[in-house]
Amino acid sequence: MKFALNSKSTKHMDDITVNEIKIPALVLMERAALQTVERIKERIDKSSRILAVCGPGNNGGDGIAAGRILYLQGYHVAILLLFDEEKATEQTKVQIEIAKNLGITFENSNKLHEYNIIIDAILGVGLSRPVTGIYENIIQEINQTKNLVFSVDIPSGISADTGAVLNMAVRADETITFGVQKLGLLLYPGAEYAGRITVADIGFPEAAIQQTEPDAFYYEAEDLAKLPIRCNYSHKGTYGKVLVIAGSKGVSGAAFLSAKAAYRMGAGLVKVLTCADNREIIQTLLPEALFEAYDRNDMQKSEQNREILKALRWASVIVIGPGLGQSEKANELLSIVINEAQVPVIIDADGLNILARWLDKQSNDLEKRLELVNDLLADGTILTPHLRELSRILGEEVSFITDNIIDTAGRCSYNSKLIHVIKDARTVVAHKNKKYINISGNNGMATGGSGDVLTGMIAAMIAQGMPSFEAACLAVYIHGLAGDEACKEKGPYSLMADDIVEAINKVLKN
Ligand SMILES: NC(=O)C1=CN([C@@H]2O[C@H](COP(=O)(O)OP(=O)(O)OC[C@H]3O[C@@H](n4cnc5c(N)ncnc54)[C@H](O)[C@@H]3O)[C@@H](O)[C@H]2O)[C@@H](O)CC1
Ligand SMILES: Nc1ncnc2c1ncn2[C@@H]1O[C@H](COP(=O)(O)OP(=O)(O)O)[C@@H](O)[C@H]1O
Ligand SMILES: [K+]
Repeated sequence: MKFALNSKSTKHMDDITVNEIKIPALVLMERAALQTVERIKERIDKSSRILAVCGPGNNGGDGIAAGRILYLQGYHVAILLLFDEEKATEQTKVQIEIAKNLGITFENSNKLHEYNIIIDAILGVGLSRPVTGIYENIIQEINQTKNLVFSVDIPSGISADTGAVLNMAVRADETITFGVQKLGLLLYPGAEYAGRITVADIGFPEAAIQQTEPDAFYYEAEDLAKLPIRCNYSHKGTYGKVLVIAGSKGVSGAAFLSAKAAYRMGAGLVKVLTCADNREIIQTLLPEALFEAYDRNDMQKSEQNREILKALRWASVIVIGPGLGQSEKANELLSIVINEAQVPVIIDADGLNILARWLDKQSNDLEKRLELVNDLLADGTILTPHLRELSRILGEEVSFITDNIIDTAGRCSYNSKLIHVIKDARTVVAHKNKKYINISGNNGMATGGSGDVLTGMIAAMIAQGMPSFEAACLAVYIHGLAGDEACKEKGPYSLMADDIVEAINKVLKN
């Protein structure tokens, strides 16, 4: 597990390091520059012509120092300052003076075409407003050249808080970020602008890191060790019972994908509760699943409801929504689950759309709607909306969420007992003040049914005994890894949801 910070927290960590622990800012700057140089040297040679393009803040100071180190090692380096020297920070002024004393060339106009390597040290985490004027122009020019671009700390113009482009941003080949990962490098579009990212250790002391509350965390391969253990002395009951309430007339795929994914993820038993018409297809495609119909015409309504209740009591975790439709029956099923379930519930797809319609009848106000959902659902209920579904729940435009997905996740979860899995190219899972950002997966997964697969996978993790929030984070991570495995084989164009299910084993067996 690794942590990520926004700009405010990064400054807080810097402050403790410099002002309380008293490590001089110039020492940190030197180490940041050395790390930047290490990365750059992996991709250049002595014939390279390097231009460090620098802003007035400490980001610019890092760039000047990196340029100076390369110059002293015999590389061809020049520095372009985009500001009036008086306006530089104290540390950056020192860097300018050193570079001048050494006789390094300072360019006084843009001659980007005379260079093939750019060090982008224009703006770092101190970016506070949209990029305009000469900054905008030079960034545009950098992006138009074919030069290899190394961004210092973060591509200039990317918000460290949201990953948004603040009007104009550098498209880097590599980004060397210091100490701790930044939210803006994990979230799109920042993640794409950054190119390959290295988190470089520049000696922030553990004490400073400990005193800084992380804004989010993310998983890497080592976190697969969090998978629930399977012991030899066990049976199918040991690994839990997943009830998938999904599908409707003419819609069976979602139920199939969800149920199969739950089995591939290790659930002991999976039961599909769907419309009677789906019996043959589900039993043919997935004979391992138990089957139950929610609309049998050989039963009175009360008898049918008793059967549904029996299924709820049988389950150790319940999925409701994929392909369920928004019929009267679907509404009724969701009410029964909300009122009667005594185990964790995952609400997805049409389950969420139905919830949104209930909310529409009660309030247009975002906070009120969040309060209503929170009151309606049991502690620890998991909601797995994609952006459109979340926009319906919140009663806001999709752009309201995409402008600041972390902030929205925070608003949804801060005062809530629910777990929100906000699905996107970088899915965010939020519970209370904890936020997970997922970095696995690829654009081949933007295909019908991949969300249904995820729902089944989360259910299987809960069925095997994981707490709901941890189960959701780990399932989201593995879902992306399985998508990456599937993509290796099928490629991003041809990848289909079932390929993700079929690749789960490649992630889990190692
Ligand atoms: N303080 C520390 O301990 C360390 C800081 N480091 C570097 O310092 C950076 C942060 O430095 P600063 O806080 O000085 O901030 P930056 O260097 O990121 O930029 C801040 C400057 O840019 C201006 N600015 C902000 N948005 C602008 C816009 N849209 N257009 C034009 N000007 C704009 C601000 O007014 C300010 O003058 C980090 O990203 C990192 O590169 C590193 O040296 C490592 C240690
Ligand atoms: N570009 C992408 N990169 C990574 N993951 C993606 C991308 N596009 C979609 N996904 C993942 O695929 C799933 C899509 O879910 P959803 O939209 O609910 O699909 P469906 O409703 O068709 O099942 C989510 O888990 C999402 O995170
Ligand atoms: K930068």
